[in-house]
Amino acid sequence: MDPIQNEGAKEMFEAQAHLFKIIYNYVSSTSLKCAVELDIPEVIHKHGRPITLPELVSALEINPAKADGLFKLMRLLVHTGFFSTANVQSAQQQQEEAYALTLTSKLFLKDKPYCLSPLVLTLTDPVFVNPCHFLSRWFRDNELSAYETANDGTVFWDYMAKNPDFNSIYNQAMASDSQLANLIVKDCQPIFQGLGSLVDVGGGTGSFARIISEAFPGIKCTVLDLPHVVPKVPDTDNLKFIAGDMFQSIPPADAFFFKVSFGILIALEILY
Ligand SMILES: C[S@@+](CC[C@H](N)C(=O)[O-])C[C@H]1O[C@@H](n2cnc3c(N)ncnc32)[C@H](O)[C@@H]1O
Repeated sequence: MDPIQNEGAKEMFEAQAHLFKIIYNYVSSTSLKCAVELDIPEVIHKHGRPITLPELVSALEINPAKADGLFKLMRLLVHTGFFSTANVQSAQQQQEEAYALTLTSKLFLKDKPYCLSPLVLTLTDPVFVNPCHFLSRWFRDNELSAYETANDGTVFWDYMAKNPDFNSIYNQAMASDSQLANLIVKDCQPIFQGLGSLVDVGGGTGSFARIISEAFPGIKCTVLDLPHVVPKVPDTDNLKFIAGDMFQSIPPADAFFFKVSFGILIALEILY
């Protein structure tokens, strides 16, 4: 018996639309990447008020013949909630649609320490996306991650060590993600109270440990990360860096801190 013979045409088309939504999910993230590469959030911000399509075409200095493509990109980014629309009055006193920033696109303004552009550019880079195409092969082989399946057994962190440019933008991405912690660390006093020392294991360039060391000067913070990641900066009274491998040894401390974002954690477990 046909398992869907009792469904109506409406339900069938809804199911197909649902499927297309899943298939084209990558268009949302790659459109976001395009907006970040073109610097659209910053351009709208500098414009000082919602920006019309012709104003945006001119400010971005793109090929004017591609204005319709920009309209479609912006429509998608409004649909996903990255930008919003507002009405502005044109020189001819007519109402025109214009694009404005949302809280999400404000996270990409350049003068903010939490500017998330490196995060988007890193996580949408082929280095990160390519292993996703090898997942089914990874389920059948013996590699530890899909990255290794896709790259003839190369370990992700070894690739990072040999590619300083990508390593640098990846570290900036992690650091920008950590900057948002500034908003909440002071409210977490009970968690840190009484600690004399803390090691941030895999703490990257120390952005999170720096926030903790400034919020709680009584805690001696140590950042442990791989040699190609830890910055060459002098130790301060309560913040120091150690280059090493956490699987070899972790310095003693009252507390150990492991931070990865939830999405990255799932990806790290399988993909990299
Ligand atoms: C997902 S990042 C998280 C960085 C930082 N904790 C944050 O949240 O911004 C994982 C970090 O673990 C580090 N790492 C990976 N393997 C490591 C190892 N064996 N020993 C020490 N650090 C390691 C990487 O270099 C990277 O900085």
